[in-house]
Amino acid sequence: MSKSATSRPTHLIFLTSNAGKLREFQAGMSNVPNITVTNRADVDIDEIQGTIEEIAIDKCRRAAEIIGGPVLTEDTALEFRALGGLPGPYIKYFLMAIGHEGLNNLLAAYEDKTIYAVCTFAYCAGPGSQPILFQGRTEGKLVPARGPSAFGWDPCFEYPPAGQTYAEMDKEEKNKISHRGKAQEKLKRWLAGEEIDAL
Ligand SMILES: O=c1nc[nH]c2c1ncn2[C@H]1C[C@H](O)[C@@H](COP(=O)(O)OP(=O)(O)OP(=O)(O)O)O1
Ligand SMILES: [Mg+2]
Repeated sequence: MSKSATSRPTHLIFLTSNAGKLREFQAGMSNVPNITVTNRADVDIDEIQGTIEEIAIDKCRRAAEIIGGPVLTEDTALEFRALGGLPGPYIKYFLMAIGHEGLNNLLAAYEDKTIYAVCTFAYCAGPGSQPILFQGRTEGKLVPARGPSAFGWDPCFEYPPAGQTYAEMDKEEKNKISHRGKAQEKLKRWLAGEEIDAL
């Protein structure tokens, strides 16, 4: 189904338990007229294994069934190029298990510290509807933690053009170039009525 076939919502229920995601999303939506956002953090949805897109679609479809209406979800992956893209969508569990230092140790044997942050928003119009995806991707370098530990792996993600980690960057600057900022721009264009065919 083409993305334009779904009518545009004016209210978004963003289902996420992650305060950092919600904060950045709300900041990015603050200048958008006619769209209101509320959060639901009380619904826990198990995430399947698979590709980033399969996980995002499955989670959003089940979220719409549980909520019984339109819903927005988001999945964030962190791909290590030297590891063929892993941990990818499983980064949450790696981060919880081994922390910032452990993530760096994973790449100790490799010269290549290139990583990609990938954000995938999924919007589902209601139970039985096919979710549509909006994705953003930013290349970085995995580094020993620098800056405040306020949000996930931000201290270990260096954005080379700035020479700073996400954690060291001004929040607005991060949003301008981040995986989430880029995905959110696509979502915003779609909400404004544009046709967005590419993921
Ligand atoms: O911009 C970011 N900067 C640093 N860390 C980040 C960022 N965005 C997500 N993260 C972390 C949170 C979690 O450890 C993992 C994604 O896991 P992910 O399943 O997508 O998020 P979650 O379970 O915390 O929230 P949700 O309820 O929306 O599924 O990467
Ligand atoms: Mg999750």
